[in-house]
Amino acid sequence: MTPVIDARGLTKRYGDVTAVDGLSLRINAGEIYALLGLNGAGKTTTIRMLLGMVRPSSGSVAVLGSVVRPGAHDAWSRVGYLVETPAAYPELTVRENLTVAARLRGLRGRGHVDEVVERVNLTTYATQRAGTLSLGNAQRLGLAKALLHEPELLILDEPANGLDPAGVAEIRSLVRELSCEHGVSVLLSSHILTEVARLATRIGVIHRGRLVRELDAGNLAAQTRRRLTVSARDLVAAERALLAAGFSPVRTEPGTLDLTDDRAIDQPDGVAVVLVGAGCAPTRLVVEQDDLETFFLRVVES
Ligand SMILES: Nc1ncnc2c1ncn2[C@@H]1O[C@H](COP(=O)(O)OP(=O)(O)OP(=O)(O)O)[C@@H](O)[C@H]1O
Repeated sequence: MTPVIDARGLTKRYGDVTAVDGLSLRINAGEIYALLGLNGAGKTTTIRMLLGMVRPSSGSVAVLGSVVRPGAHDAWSRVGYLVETPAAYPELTVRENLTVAARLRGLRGRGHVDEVVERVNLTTYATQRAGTLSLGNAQRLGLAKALLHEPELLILDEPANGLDPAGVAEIRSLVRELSCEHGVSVLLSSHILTEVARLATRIGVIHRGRLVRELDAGNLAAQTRRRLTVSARDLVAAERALLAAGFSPVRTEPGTLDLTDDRAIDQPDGVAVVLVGAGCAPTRLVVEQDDLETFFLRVVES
């Protein structure tokens, strides 16, 4: 199957700064792929290279089977994109902006514009001038433009930028609907990690311009760390008892021991028995799992 995005060895240098460094990315049809990275990690530069807006220093990109070259438009009628704060004609209303965008794309029919306006929840603002929109609604207008021509592939740079929590949830359900019901493939960048965890089917962690880790969202649980967290009044005695029983406790927060041994995680009752037997019954004993944020920070700091 031809990937919807096939980037190989993408590198972008600005003078001494290497914004993206040998990044290869293969995204298949039907995926919702999330690029996660700290500020300055290289997400926007990567997305701009995928869209042919920035010329790579080296490497190549194919989108929907067509090689991306600045100025070449082979695949763009099948791609919708939203890159950072979207541009709009400030003096025109939301609906007028979309009507102009639809005409520029050779699309006809006001009904379709109204349908997209409704889909991104902008109906109340349809007659408001774009220049007076809040950041969140400007983002919705950008997304509406990206959806006008019913693209097969959506590339969204920080789509939840500026949106309130309800807006973030709306974007999530919209992206999920486009993916599940319309078969649209999606590449998005985000640093709203909980959203990514709920939405993406695959996650790529980008750090200092490199793709440092990829993981399937479905396997997130298996790929993040689990630990048994133990608190006890006499932590020194608890630590001694656990070491004697062959566990490897590590002190973390004050008054807490972490055990990452499978034996401890799978059978916390065994740990409780050891501690009770040593006369230092646990005051707290809980299996905890890294959330994506913890996972992400661990990956980029290692
Ligand atoms: N036009 C440019 N000229 C010089 N340096 C640039 C340019 N564009 C990006 N950079 C640098 O490249 C690096 C990656 O930037 P990029 O905007 O791609 O990161 P990002 O992950 O999208 O960050 P953010 O989340 O803050 O948007 C940064 O160090 C940035 O300062």
